[in-house]
Amino acid sequence: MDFKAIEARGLVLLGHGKMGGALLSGWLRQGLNPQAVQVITPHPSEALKATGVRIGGPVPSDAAVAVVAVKPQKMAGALPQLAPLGGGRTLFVSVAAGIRLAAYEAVLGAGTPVVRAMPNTPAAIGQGITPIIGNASASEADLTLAEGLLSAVGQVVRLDAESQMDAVTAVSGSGPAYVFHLIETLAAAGVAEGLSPELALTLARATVAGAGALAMQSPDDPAQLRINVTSPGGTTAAALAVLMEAETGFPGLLNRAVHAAAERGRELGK
Ligand SMILES: NC(=O)C1=CN([C@@H]2O[C@H](COP(=O)(O)OP(=O)(O)OC[C@H]3O[C@@H](n4cnc5c(N)ncnc54)[C@H](O)[C@@H]3O)[C@@H](O)[C@H]2O)C=CC1
Ligand SMILES: O=C(O)[C@@H]1CCC=N1
Repeated sequence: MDFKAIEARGLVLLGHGKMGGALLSGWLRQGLNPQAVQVITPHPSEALKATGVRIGGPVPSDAAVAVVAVKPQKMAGALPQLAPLGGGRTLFVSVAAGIRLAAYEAVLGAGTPVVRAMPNTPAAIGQGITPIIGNASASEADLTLAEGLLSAVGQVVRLDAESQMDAVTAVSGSGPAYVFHLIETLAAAGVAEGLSPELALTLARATVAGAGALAMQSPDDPAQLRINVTSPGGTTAAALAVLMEAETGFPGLLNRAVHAAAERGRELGK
């Protein structure tokens, strides 16, 4: 992305935790000038200080963008710090799960352009995916700016309606954790079959990474890629008989997990 428009007026980042940190790493890696970034976070880490961004201090009154990356439960205490930027000049981009556009408007003023975005932690290496949705005050130019900022750290998808946000949060926002747990449990299963923990983890990590890359690059859909691995009467078929069982296998398990995540998003928004 060309960060010039943002660098001219500045970017404020509220909350430098796992997600704010992943986004900031991605932007700095893509060439955003650290001096154009002001981070507001209670306990700045040494790693943050080493980036050369501005930490704390008065909020620049004319920032181009304010990125909100605090926990939903901390929002009521944290967001009012940015209220002076509300009203129209500054585009707000919030990554918080659950919190509705109307809640930002209530604190920042109805005319404030707000974009809800749901990135995921692969943003830290430029491989995130971020669905976005704007409020009525967010212009096409605002959406393009948010899209540019987030596409610096991966793909961006525009949603049709805010009501899709809890489901996308449950699929791609939380999704990396499901995949990391798959790596952990695949490795543990390898250990149970007699492999050393190191070898099992090496195999599990490379298998998930390789399969993910193939799923992105191949013209075949995931179902065909699965079939390509599965010799009739072979080892994969034996495993898939367990994994594809409707209730106890992946289908039932992931349905229940994704539903639980989406429901939690709905609760956080209340
Ligand atoms: N971790 C993830 O994979 C993703 C997280 N999110 C969203 O990102 C947001 C942050 O989540 P995480 O980074 O995981 O949490 P975190 O706890 O790692 O980071 C939150 C940060 O906010 C700071 N903070 C707390 N009170 C503050 C205040 N009053 N003013 C300024 N900063 C304050 C904390 O010190 C911390 O650095 C949440 O709303 C979450 O829903 C969205 C997508 C993915
Ligand atoms: O766990 C959470 O609530 C956040 C939102 C998506 C990923 N992490």
